[in-house]
Amino acid sequence: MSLRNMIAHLGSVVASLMFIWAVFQQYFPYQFRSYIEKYSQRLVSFVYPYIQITFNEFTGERLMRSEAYSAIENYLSSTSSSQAKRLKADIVKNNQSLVLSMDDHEEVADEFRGVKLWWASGKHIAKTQSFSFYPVTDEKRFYKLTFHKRHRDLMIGPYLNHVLKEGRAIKVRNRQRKLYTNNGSMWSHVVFEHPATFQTLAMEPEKKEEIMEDLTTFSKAEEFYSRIGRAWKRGYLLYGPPGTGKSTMIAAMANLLGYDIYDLELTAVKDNTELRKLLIETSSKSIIVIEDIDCSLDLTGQRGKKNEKEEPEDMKDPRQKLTKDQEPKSSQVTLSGLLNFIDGLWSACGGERLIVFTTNFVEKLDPALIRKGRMDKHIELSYCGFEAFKVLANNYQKLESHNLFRRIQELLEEARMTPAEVAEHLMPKTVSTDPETCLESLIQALESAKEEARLKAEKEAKGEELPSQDQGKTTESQVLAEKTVGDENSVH
Ligand SMILES: Nc1ncnc2c1ncn2[C@@H]1O[C@H](COP(=O)(O)OP(=O)(O)OP(=O)(O)O)[C@@H](O)[C@H]1O
Repeated sequence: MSLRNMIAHLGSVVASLMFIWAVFQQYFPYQFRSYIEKYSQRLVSFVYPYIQITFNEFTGERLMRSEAYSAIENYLSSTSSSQAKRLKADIVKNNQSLVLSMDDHEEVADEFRGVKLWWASGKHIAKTQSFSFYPVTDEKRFYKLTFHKRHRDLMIGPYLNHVLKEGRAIKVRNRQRKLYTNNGSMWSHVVFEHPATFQTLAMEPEKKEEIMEDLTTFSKAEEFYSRIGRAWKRGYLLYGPPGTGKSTMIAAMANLLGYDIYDLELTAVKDNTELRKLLIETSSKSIIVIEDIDCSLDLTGQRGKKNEKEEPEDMKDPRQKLTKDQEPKSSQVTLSGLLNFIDGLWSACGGERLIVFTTNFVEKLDPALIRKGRMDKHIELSYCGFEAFKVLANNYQKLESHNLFRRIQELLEEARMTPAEVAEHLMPKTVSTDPETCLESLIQALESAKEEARLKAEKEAKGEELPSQDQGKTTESQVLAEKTVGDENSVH
Protein backbone atom coordinates (compact mmCIF):
# COMPACT_ATOMS: atom_id res chain seq x y z
CA MET A 1 0.00 0.00 0.00
CA SER A 2 1.40 3.30 -0.99
CA LEU A 3 1.93 6.06 1.51
CA ARG A 4 -0.82 8.11 -0.15
CA ASN A 5 -3.27 5.22 0.21
CA MET A 6 -2.28 4.69 3.80
CA ILE A 7 -2.89 8.38 4.63
CA ALA A 8 -6.26 8.29 2.84
CA HIS A 9 -7.22 5.13 4.77
CA LEU A 10 -6.13 6.61 8.06
CA GLY A 11 -8.15 9.74 7.27
CA SER A 12 -11.33 7.74 6.68
CA VAL A 13 -10.76 5.72 9.88
CA VAL A 14 -10.33 8.95 11.88
CA ALA A 15 -13.45 10.39 10.24
CA SER A 16 -15.43 7.25 11.12
CA LEU A 17 -14.17 7.32 14.70
CA MET A 18 -15.11 10.97 15.00
CA PHE A 19 -18.56 10.21 13.64
CA ILE A 20 -19.05 7.35 16.06
CA TRP A 21 -17.80 9.55 18.93
CA ALA A 22 -20.21 12.30 17.94
CA VAL A 23 -23.11 9.84 17.77
CA PHE A 24 -22.07 8.34 21.09
CA GLN A 25 -21.86 11.77 22.70
CA GLN A 26 -25.13 12.83 21.24
CA TYR A 27 -27.23 9.82 22.21
CA PHE A 28 -25.55 7.32 24.43
CA PRO A 29 -24.67 9.43 27.48
CA TYR A 30 -28.32 10.48 27.81
CA GLN A 31 -29.60 6.95 27.29
CA PHE A 32 -26.98 5.52 29.58
CA ARG A 33 -27.75 8.11 32.19
CA SER A 34 -31.47 7.51 32.08
CA TYR A 35 -31.01 3.74 32.17
CA ILE A 36 -28.57 3.97 35.01
CA GLU A 37 -30.82 6.38 36.88
CA LYS A 38 -33.92 4.30 36.32
CA TYR A 39 -32.46 1.03 37.46
CA SER A 40 -30.36 2.48 40.25
CA GLN A 41 -33.45 4.24 41.65
CA ARG A 42 -35.39 0.99 41.59
CA LEU A 43 -32.52 -0.73 43.28
CA VAL A 44 -32.17 2.02 45.88
CA SER A 45 -35.90 2.05 46.62
CA PHE A 46 -35.61 -1.58 47.75
CA VAL A 47 -33.10 -0.66 50.40
CA TYR A 48 -33.73 3.11 50.93
CA PRO A 49 -36.64 3.54 53.35
CA TYR A 50 -37.31 7.22 52.72
CA ILE A 51 -39.82 9.01 50.54
CA GLN A 52 -39.03 12.30 48.86
CA ILE A 53 -41.45 14.94 47.58
CA THR A 54 -40.24 17.79 45.43
CA PHE A 55 -41.97 21.18 45.35
CA ASN A 56 -40.84 23.24 42.37
CA GLU A 57 -40.82 27.02 42.50
CA PHE A 58 -42.56 27.39 39.17
CA THR A 59 -45.36 25.19 37.94
CA GLY A 60 -47.76 24.85 35.05
CA GLU A 61 -47.33 25.68 31.40
CA ARG A 62 -47.14 29.39 32.08
CA LEU A 63 -44.63 28.84 34.84
CA MET A 64 -46.54 30.57 37.58
CA ARG A 65 -44.83 30.79 40.95
CA SER A 66 -46.15 27.90 42.96
CA GLU A 67 -48.25 28.81 45.97
CA ALA A 68 -47.06 25.71 47.77
CA TYR A 69 -43.42 26.72 47.25
CA SER A 70 -43.92 30.18 48.72
CA ALA A 71 -45.97 28.78 51.62
CA ILE A 72 -43.13 26.31 52.36
CA GLU A 73 -40.59 29.13 52.10
CA ASN A 74 -42.54 31.13 54.69
CA TYR A 75 -43.11 28.09 56.88
CA LEU A 76 -39.42 27.26 56.91
CA SER A 77 -38.28 30.83 57.60
CA SER A 78 -38.07 30.46 61.39
CA THR A 79 -36.60 26.93 61.27
CA SER A 80 -34.13 28.08 58.63
CA SER A 81 -32.92 31.07 60.60
CA SER A 82 -32.13 28.84 63.58
CA GLN A 83 -30.67 25.84 61.70
CA ALA A 84 -29.28 26.74 58.27
CA LYS A 85 -25.73 27.99 57.91
CA ARG A 86 -26.30 29.91 54.69
CA LEU A 87 -29.37 32.11 54.55
CA LYS A 88 -31.02 34.40 52.04
CA ALA A 89 -32.58 37.64 53.23
CA ASP A 90 -35.47 39.51 51.73
CA ILE A 91 -37.25 42.67 52.78
CA VAL A 92 -41.01 42.75 53.21
CA LYS A 93 -43.63 45.05 54.73
CA ASN A 94 -42.65 48.23 52.95
CA ASN A 95 -38.93 47.81 53.60
CA GLN A 96 -39.47 47.41 57.29
CA SER A 97 -38.80 43.83 58.19
CA LEU A 98 -36.36 41.23 57.05
CA VAL A 99 -37.41 37.69 56.19
CA LEU A 100 -34.79 34.96 56.14
CA SER A 101 -34.93 31.74 54.16
CA MET A 102 -32.37 29.00 53.61
CA ASP A 103 -29.98 29.34 50.71
CA ASP A 104 -29.66 26.72 47.96
CA HIS A 105 -28.39 23.28 48.93
CA GLU A 106 -29.09 23.69 52.62
CA GLU A 107 -31.00 21.21 54.74
CA VAL A 108 -33.06 21.72 57.89
CA ALA A 109 -34.91 19.27 60.09
CA ASP A 110 -38.48 19.60 61.34
CA GLU A 111 -40.67 17.58 63.65
CA PHE A 112 -44.39 16.88 63.49
CA ARG A 113 -46.26 14.87 66.12
CA GLY A 114 -42.99 13.34 67.20
CA VAL A 115 -41.93 12.38 63.65
CA LYS A 116 -38.70 13.76 62.26
CA LEU A 117 -38.42 14.90 58.66
CA TRP A 118 -36.07 16.97 56.54
CA TRP A 119 -36.39 19.83 54.09
CA ALA A 120 -33.64 20.51 51.57
CA SER A 121 -33.42 23.36 49.11
CA GLY A 122 -31.87 22.94 45.70
CA LYS A 123 -31.84 24.23 42.17
CA HIS A 124 -31.54 22.89 38.64
CA ILE A 125 -29.66 25.04 36.20
CA ALA A 126 -30.93 24.62 32.66
CA LYS A 127 -28.98 25.92 29.65
CA THR A 128 -31.01 28.39 27.65
CA GLN A 129 -30.83 28.36 23.87
CA SER A 130 -31.82 31.98 23.48
CA PHE A 131 -29.17 34.53 22.58
CA SER A 132 -28.79 37.49 24.87
CA PHE A 133 -26.19 40.15 25.60
CA TYR A 134 -26.83 39.59 29.28
CA PRO A 135 -26.00 36.30 30.96
CA VAL A 136 -29.25 34.32 31.14
CA THR A 137 -29.46 31.69 33.84
CA ASP A 138 -32.53 29.56 33.97
CA GLU A 139 -32.51 28.43 37.58
CA LYS A 140 -35.31 26.27 38.81
CA ARG A 141 -35.45 26.12 42.56
CA PHE A 142 -37.20 23.48 44.57
CA TYR A 143 -37.72 22.22 48.09
CA LYS A 144 -37.41 18.53 48.75
CA LEU A 145 -39.18 16.92 51.68
CA THR A 146 -37.76 13.64 52.95
CA PHE A 147 -39.46 11.37 55.48
CA HIS A 148 -39.58 7.70 56.39
CA LYS A 149 -42.03 5.66 54.34
CA ARG A 150 -43.84 4.39 57.43
CA HIS A 151 -45.06 7.98 58.03
CA ARG A 152 -46.45 8.42 54.53
CA ASP A 153 -50.09 9.01 55.61
CA LEU A 154 -49.20 11.45 58.36
CA MET A 155 -46.86 13.43 56.13
CA ILE A 156 -48.97 13.60 53.00
CA GLY A 157 -52.15 14.51 54.87
CA PRO A 158 -51.90 16.37 58.17
CA TYR A 159 -48.28 17.53 57.96
CA LEU A 160 -48.45 19.09 54.51
CA ASN A 161 -51.79 20.74 55.38
CA HIS A 162 -50.17 22.14 58.51
CA VAL A 163 -47.20 23.48 56.51
CA LEU A 164 -49.42 25.16 53.92
CA LYS A 165 -51.73 26.66 56.53
CA GLU A 166 -48.90 27.98 58.69
CA GLY A 167 -47.00 29.25 55.65
CA ARG A 168 -50.03 31.17 54.39
CA ALA A 169 -50.62 32.62 57.87
CA ILE A 170 -47.01 33.83 58.02
CA LYS A 171 -47.43 35.37 54.58
CA VAL A 172 -50.51 37.24 55.77
CA ARG A 173 -48.63 38.47 58.85
CA ASN A 174 -45.73 39.68 56.73
CA ARG A 175 -47.71 41.27 53.96
CA GLN A 176 -48.09 45.00 53.59
CA ARG A 177 -51.60 45.80 54.78
CA LYS A 178 -53.85 48.18 52.91
CA LEU A 179 -56.49 50.77 53.59
CA TYR A 180 -59.07 50.80 50.82
CA THR A 181 -61.50 53.60 50.12
CA ASN A 182 -64.18 53.65 47.47
CA ASN A 183 -64.74 56.28 44.88
CA GLY A 184 -68.14 55.33 43.56
CA SER A 185 -67.93 51.65 42.74
CA MET A 186 -64.13 51.45 42.59
CA TRP A 187 -61.76 50.69 45.43
CA SER A 188 -58.41 52.44 45.63
CA HIS A 189 -55.85 51.78 48.32
CA VAL A 190 -52.97 53.20 50.28
CA VAL A 191 -50.60 51.44 52.64
CA PHE A 192 -52.18 50.98 56.05
CA GLU A 193 -49.75 51.89 58.80
CA HIS A 194 -51.77 53.13 61.75
CA PRO A 195 -49.79 52.71 64.97
CA ALA A 196 -52.83 52.21 67.26
CA THR A 197 -52.92 49.01 69.28
CA PHE A 198 -55.12 47.73 72.08
CA GLN A 199 -52.21 48.45 74.44
CA THR A 200 -52.32 52.15 73.59
CA LEU A 201 -56.13 52.33 73.49
CA ALA A 202 -57.52 54.19 76.50
CA MET A 203 -60.22 51.94 77.87
CA GLU A 204 -60.97 49.93 80.97
CA PRO A 205 -58.66 46.89 80.95
CA GLU A 206 -61.40 44.27 81.41
CA LYS A 207 -63.44 45.64 78.51
CA LYS A 208 -60.37 45.79 76.35
CA GLU A 209 -59.58 42.16 77.20
CA GLU A 210 -63.13 41.13 76.41
CA ILE A 211 -63.03 42.73 72.96
CA MET A 212 -59.60 41.32 72.16
CA GLU A 213 -60.73 37.86 73.20
CA ASP A 214 -63.86 38.16 71.08
CA LEU A 215 -61.78 39.16 68.05
CA THR A 216 -59.18 36.42 68.39
CA THR A 217 -61.86 33.79 69.00
CA PHE A 218 -63.60 34.91 65.82
CA SER A 219 -60.39 34.85 63.79
CA LYS A 220 -59.76 31.23 64.78
CA ALA A 221 -63.33 30.02 64.31
CA GLU A 222 -63.19 28.90 60.68
CA GLU A 223 -64.19 25.33 61.49
CA PHE A 224 -67.04 26.48 63.73
CA TYR A 225 -68.59 28.71 61.06
CA SER A 226 -68.30 26.07 58.37
CA ARG A 227 -69.79 23.43 60.69
CA ILE A 228 -72.85 25.56 61.44
CA GLY A 229 -73.13 26.61 57.80
CA ARG A 230 -72.85 30.36 58.33
CA ALA A 231 -70.69 32.98 56.67
CA TRP A 232 -67.47 33.60 58.62
CA LYS A 233 -68.30 37.18 59.55
CA ARG A 234 -68.92 39.24 62.65
CA GLY A 235 -70.58 42.60 63.02
CA TYR A 236 -69.57 45.29 65.49
CA LEU A 237 -71.41 48.48 66.27
CA LEU A 238 -69.17 51.12 67.84
CA TYR A 239 -71.02 54.08 69.26
CA GLY A 240 -70.20 57.07 71.37
CA PRO A 241 -69.45 60.77 71.13
CA PRO A 242 -66.79 62.14 68.75
CA GLY A 243 -63.24 61.80 70.06
CA THR A 244 -63.84 58.73 72.21
CA GLY A 245 -61.72 56.43 70.04
CA LYS A 246 -64.02 54.68 67.56
CA SER A 247 -61.63 55.09 64.63
CA THR A 248 -58.67 54.34 66.89
CA MET A 249 -60.32 51.10 67.96
CA ILE A 250 -60.88 50.02 64.35
CA ALA A 251 -57.18 50.57 63.63
CA ALA A 252 -56.28 48.59 66.77
CA MET A 253 -58.60 45.76 65.62
CA ALA A 254 -56.92 45.67 62.21
CA ASN A 255 -53.48 45.64 63.82
CA LEU A 256 -54.43 42.89 66.26
CA LEU A 257 -55.71 40.55 63.56
CA GLY A 258 -53.48 41.67 60.68
CA TYR A 259 -56.50 42.57 58.53
CA ASP A 260 -56.91 45.11 55.74
CA ILE A 261 -59.46 47.90 56.14
CA TYR A 262 -62.15 48.79 53.60
CA ASP A 263 -63.54 52.19 54.49
CA LEU A 264 -66.86 52.11 52.69
CA GLU A 265 -68.26 55.55 51.89
CA LEU A 266 -71.91 54.71 51.35
CA THR A 267 -72.85 58.17 50.18
CA ALA A 268 -70.65 57.64 47.12
CA VAL A 269 -72.40 54.38 46.20
CA LYS A 270 -75.10 54.86 43.60
CA ASP A 271 -77.31 51.86 44.18
CA ASN A 272 -77.52 48.33 45.53
CA THR A 273 -75.81 46.90 42.44
CA GLU A 274 -72.75 49.05 43.05
CA LEU A 275 -72.83 48.11 46.70
CA ARG A 276 -72.91 44.42 45.82
CA LYS A 277 -69.94 44.85 43.47
CA LEU A 278 -67.92 46.66 46.14
CA LEU A 279 -68.67 44.09 48.80
CA ILE A 280 -67.84 41.15 46.51
CA GLU A 281 -64.48 42.74 45.73
CA THR A 282 -63.41 42.90 49.36
CA SER A 283 -60.78 40.33 50.20
CA SER A 284 -60.69 37.84 53.01
CA LYS A 285 -59.14 38.95 56.33
CA SER A 286 -60.57 42.40 56.16
CA ILE A 287 -62.62 44.87 58.17
CA ILE A 288 -65.34 46.68 56.28
CA VAL A 289 -66.04 49.97 58.01
CA ILE A 290 -69.09 52.13 57.52
CA GLU A 291 -68.54 55.26 59.56
CA ASP A 292 -71.30 57.50 60.82
CA ILE A 293 -73.96 55.09 59.67
CA ASP A 294 -76.69 57.54 60.71
CA CYS A 295 -75.37 60.07 58.16
CA SER A 296 -74.50 57.59 55.41
CA LEU A 297 -77.95 56.23 54.84
CA ASP A 298 -81.37 57.62 55.33
CA LEU A 299 -81.99 54.86 57.81
CA THR A 300 -84.46 56.68 59.91
CA GLY A 301 -86.02 59.16 57.55
CA GLN A 302 -84.82 62.00 59.79
CA ARG A 303 -81.64 63.11 58.09
CA GLY A 304 -82.97 65.11 55.17
CA LYS A 305 -85.50 66.98 57.25
CA LYS A 306 -83.05 67.75 60.01
CA ASN A 307 -80.39 69.14 57.69
CA GLU A 308 -82.82 71.30 55.83
CA LYS A 309 -84.10 72.79 59.02
CA GLU A 310 -80.88 73.28 60.88
CA GLU A 311 -78.08 73.98 58.49
CA PRO A 312 -77.59 77.24 56.63
CA GLU A 313 -77.16 76.80 52.88
CA ASP A 314 -73.34 77.17 52.86
CA MET A 315 -72.85 74.73 55.74
CA LYS A 316 -74.67 71.87 54.08
CA ASP A 317 -73.02 68.73 52.92
CA PRO A 318 -71.79 69.35 49.33
CA ARG A 319 -74.04 66.50 48.19
CA GLN A 320 -76.99 68.60 49.22
CA LYS A 321 -76.11 71.14 46.54
CA LEU A 322 -76.33 68.65 43.71
CA THR A 323 -79.09 68.86 41.20
CA LYS A 324 -82.34 67.10 41.90
CA ASP A 325 -81.34 64.21 39.61
CA GLN A 326 -78.06 63.62 41.35
CA GLU A 327 -79.14 64.37 44.85
CA PRO A 328 -80.75 61.23 46.22
CA LYS A 329 -77.57 59.21 45.78
CA SER A 330 -77.42 57.90 49.30
CA SER A 331 -81.08 57.02 49.51
CA GLN A 332 -80.76 54.61 46.59
CA VAL A 333 -78.73 52.30 48.80
CA THR A 334 -81.41 51.01 51.03
CA LEU A 335 -81.23 49.67 54.51
CA SER A 336 -82.76 46.39 53.42
CA GLY A 337 -80.23 46.14 50.56
CA LEU A 338 -77.39 46.67 52.99
CA LEU A 339 -78.66 44.18 55.51
CA ASN A 340 -79.37 41.56 52.87
CA PHE A 341 -75.83 41.80 51.56
CA ILE A 342 -74.35 41.58 55.00
CA ASP A 343 -76.44 38.54 55.84
CA GLY A 344 -76.35 36.67 52.58
CA LEU A 345 -73.58 37.71 50.26
CA TRP A 346 -70.55 36.62 52.21
CA SER A 347 -71.86 33.12 52.73
CA ALA A 348 -70.78 32.63 49.14
CA CYS A 349 -67.37 34.31 49.52
CA GLY A 350 -64.68 32.42 51.37
CA GLY A 351 -62.64 33.89 54.18
CA GLU A 352 -63.32 35.95 57.21
CA ARG A 353 -64.64 39.48 57.40
CA LEU A 354 -65.55 41.89 60.15
CA ILE A 355 -68.07 44.59 59.51
CA VAL A 356 -67.90 47.63 61.74
CA PHE A 357 -70.52 50.36 61.89
CA THR A 358 -69.84 53.55 63.83
CA THR A 359 -72.24 56.20 64.98
CA ASN A 360 -72.35 59.11 67.35
CA PHE A 361 -76.09 58.63 67.84
CA VAL A 362 -77.04 55.04 68.52
CA GLU A 363 -80.59 56.02 69.42
CA LYS A 364 -81.18 57.27 65.86
CA LEU A 365 -80.51 53.92 64.23
CA ASP A 366 -83.21 51.68 62.94
CA PRO A 367 -83.69 48.82 65.44
CA ALA A 368 -83.56 46.38 62.49
CA LEU A 369 -79.97 47.36 61.87
CA ILE A 370 -78.74 46.94 65.38
CA ARG A 371 -80.76 44.00 66.61
CA LYS A 372 -78.67 41.06 67.77
CA GLY A 373 -77.78 38.75 64.95
CA ARG A 374 -77.14 41.63 62.56
CA MET A 375 -74.55 43.27 64.75
CA ASP A 376 -73.00 40.68 67.01
CA LYS A 377 -71.40 43.07 69.43
CA HIS A 378 -72.32 46.56 70.56
CA ILE A 379 -69.44 48.56 72.02
CA GLU A 380 -69.95 51.91 73.63
CA LEU A 381 -66.98 54.22 73.69
CA SER A 382 -67.48 56.96 76.13
CA TYR A 383 -65.89 59.69 78.23
CA CYS A 384 -62.51 59.23 79.80
CA GLY A 385 -62.48 57.37 83.11
CA PHE A 386 -59.50 57.05 85.43
CA GLU A 387 -58.33 53.71 83.98
CA ALA A 388 -58.43 55.14 80.47
CA PHE A 389 -56.58 58.25 81.70
CA LYS A 390 -53.79 56.06 83.13
CA VAL A 391 -53.27 54.46 79.71
CA LEU A 392 -53.04 57.92 78.10
CA ALA A 393 -50.66 59.22 80.82
CA ASN A 394 -48.43 56.24 80.15
CA ASN A 395 -48.63 56.68 76.36
CA TYR A 396 -47.99 60.39 76.29
CA GLN A 397 -45.80 61.01 79.36
CA LYS A 398 -44.54 57.54 80.37
CA LEU A 399 -46.15 58.14 83.75
CA GLU A 400 -47.45 55.19 85.76
CA SER A 401 -48.21 57.21 88.86
CA HIS A 402 -47.93 60.78 90.09
CA ASN A 403 -49.18 62.65 93.11
CA LEU A 404 -51.57 64.65 90.87
CA PHE A 405 -53.31 61.45 89.73
CA ARG A 406 -55.54 61.44 92.81
CA ARG A 407 -56.93 64.88 92.02
CA ILE A 408 -57.44 63.91 88.38
CA GLN A 409 -59.32 60.77 89.44
CA GLU A 410 -61.71 62.87 91.56
CA LEU A 411 -62.28 65.33 88.74
CA LEU A 412 -62.87 62.62 86.11
CA GLU A 413 -65.66 61.29 88.31
CA GLU A 414 -67.35 64.69 88.21
CA ALA A 415 -66.51 66.04 84.76
CA ARG A 416 -66.95 64.60 81.29
CA MET A 417 -64.01 64.82 78.96
CA THR A 418 -63.31 62.69 75.90
CA PRO A 419 -60.06 60.71 75.64
CA ALA A 420 -59.18 62.92 72.64
CA GLU A 421 -59.33 66.04 74.82
CA VAL A 422 -57.43 64.43 77.68
CA ALA A 423 -54.78 63.34 75.18
CA GLU A 424 -54.46 66.89 73.92
CA HIS A 425 -53.58 68.15 77.39
CA LEU A 426 -51.11 65.34 77.95
CA MET A 427 -49.30 66.02 74.69
CA PRO A 428 -46.11 68.01 75.51
CA LYS A 429 -46.36 71.47 73.92
CA THR A 430 -42.59 71.81 73.54
CA VAL A 431 -39.73 69.34 73.96
CA SER A 432 -38.98 70.83 77.39
CA THR A 433 -42.57 70.69 78.74
CA ASP A 434 -42.45 68.53 81.85
CA PRO A 435 -45.15 65.98 82.75
CA GLU A 436 -46.31 67.99 85.76
CA THR A 437 -47.15 71.02 83.58
CA CYS A 438 -49.29 68.78 81.35
CA LEU A 439 -51.11 67.25 84.32
CA GLU A 440 -51.77 70.70 85.76
CA SER A 441 -53.17 71.90 82.44
CA LEU A 442 -55.50 68.89 82.44
CA ILE A 443 -56.61 69.60 86.01
CA GLN A 444 -57.41 73.20 85.06
CA ALA A 445 -59.45 72.09 82.07
CA LEU A 446 -61.33 69.53 84.16
CA GLU A 447 -62.04 72.13 86.84
CA SER A 448 -63.44 74.61 84.35
CA ALA A 449 -65.53 71.86 82.74
CA LYS A 450 -66.87 70.98 86.16
CA GLU A 451 -67.72 74.62 86.87
CA GLU A 452 -69.49 74.93 83.50
CA ALA A 453 -71.57 71.89 84.31
CA ARG A 454 -72.47 73.27 87.71
CA LEU A 455 -73.72 76.50 86.12
CA LYS A 456 -75.62 74.55 83.51
CA ALA A 457 -77.27 72.39 86.15
CA GLU A 458 -78.20 75.50 88.12
CA LYS A 459 -79.81 77.09 85.07
CA GLU A 460 -81.66 73.87 84.32
CA ALA A 461 -82.91 73.76 87.88
CA LYS A 462 -84.19 77.34 87.53
CA GLY A 463 -85.91 76.31 84.27
CA GLU A 464 -84.00 78.87 82.21
CA GLU A 465 -83.73 78.30 78.50
CA LEU A 466 -80.36 76.92 77.56
CA PRO A 467 -78.38 78.08 74.55
CA SER A 468 -78.96 75.54 71.78
CA GLN A 469 -76.06 73.23 71.12
CA ASP A 470 -75.26 71.09 68.17
CA GLN A 471 -75.73 67.65 69.62
CA GLY A 472 -72.93 66.24 67.52
CA LYS A 473 -70.34 68.61 68.99
CA THR A 474 -71.56 68.97 72.56
CA THR A 475 -69.67 66.03 73.85
CA GLU A 476 -66.24 67.59 73.65
CA SER A 477 -66.21 68.90 77.20
CA GLN A 478 -69.53 68.42 78.78
CA VAL A 479 -69.48 68.00 82.46
CA LEU A 480 -71.37 65.36 84.23
CA ALA A 481 -73.73 67.07 86.62
CA GLU A 482 -75.24 63.83 87.80
CA LYS A 483 -72.73 61.20 86.91
CA THR A 484 -74.46 58.09 85.67
CA VAL A 485 -72.92 54.91 86.92
CA GLY A 486 -70.89 52.71 84.59
CA ASP A 487 -70.95 54.87 81.48
CA GLU A 488 -67.30 54.54 80.68
CA ASN A 489 -66.59 52.45 77.61
CA SER A 490 -69.29 49.93 78.36
CA VAL A 491 -69.47 46.80 76.27
CA HIS A 492 -72.65 44.91 75.67
N1 LIG B 1 -59.86 55.66 73.62
C1 LIG B 1 -58.79 56.29 73.09
N2 LIG B 1 -57.55 55.81 73.29
C2 LIG B 1 -56.48 56.40 72.77
N3 LIG B 1 -56.56 57.53 72.06
C3 LIG B 1 -57.76 58.06 71.83
C4 LIG B 1 -58.94 57.47 72.33
N4 LIG B 1 -59.98 58.22 71.96
C5 LIG B 1 -59.49 59.23 71.24
N5 LIG B 1 -58.16 59.15 71.15
C6 LIG B 1 -57.28 60.11 70.47
O1 LIG B 1 -58.12 61.10 69.91
C7 LIG B 1 -58.02 61.18 68.50
C8 LIG B 1 -59.43 61.13 67.89
O2 LIG B 1 -60.00 59.88 68.19
P1 LIG B 1 -60.86 59.02 67.14
O3 LIG B 1 -60.77 59.62 65.79
O4 LIG B 1 -60.50 57.59 67.29
O5 LIG B 1 -62.30 59.29 67.74
P2 LIG B 1 -63.71 58.91 67.12
O6 LIG B 1 -64.53 58.42 68.27
O7 LIG B 1 -63.53 57.99 65.99
O8 LIG B 1 -64.23 60.29 66.64
P3 LIG B 1 -65.30 60.60 65.46
O9 LIG B 1 -66.62 60.12 65.92
O10 LIG B 1 -65.23 62.09 65.35
O11 LIG B 1 -64.80 59.90 64.24
C9 LIG B 1 -57.21 59.98 68.06
O12 LIG B 1 -56.24 60.36 67.14
C10 LIG B 1 -56.56 59.47 69.32
O13 LIG B 1 -55.24 59.95 69.38
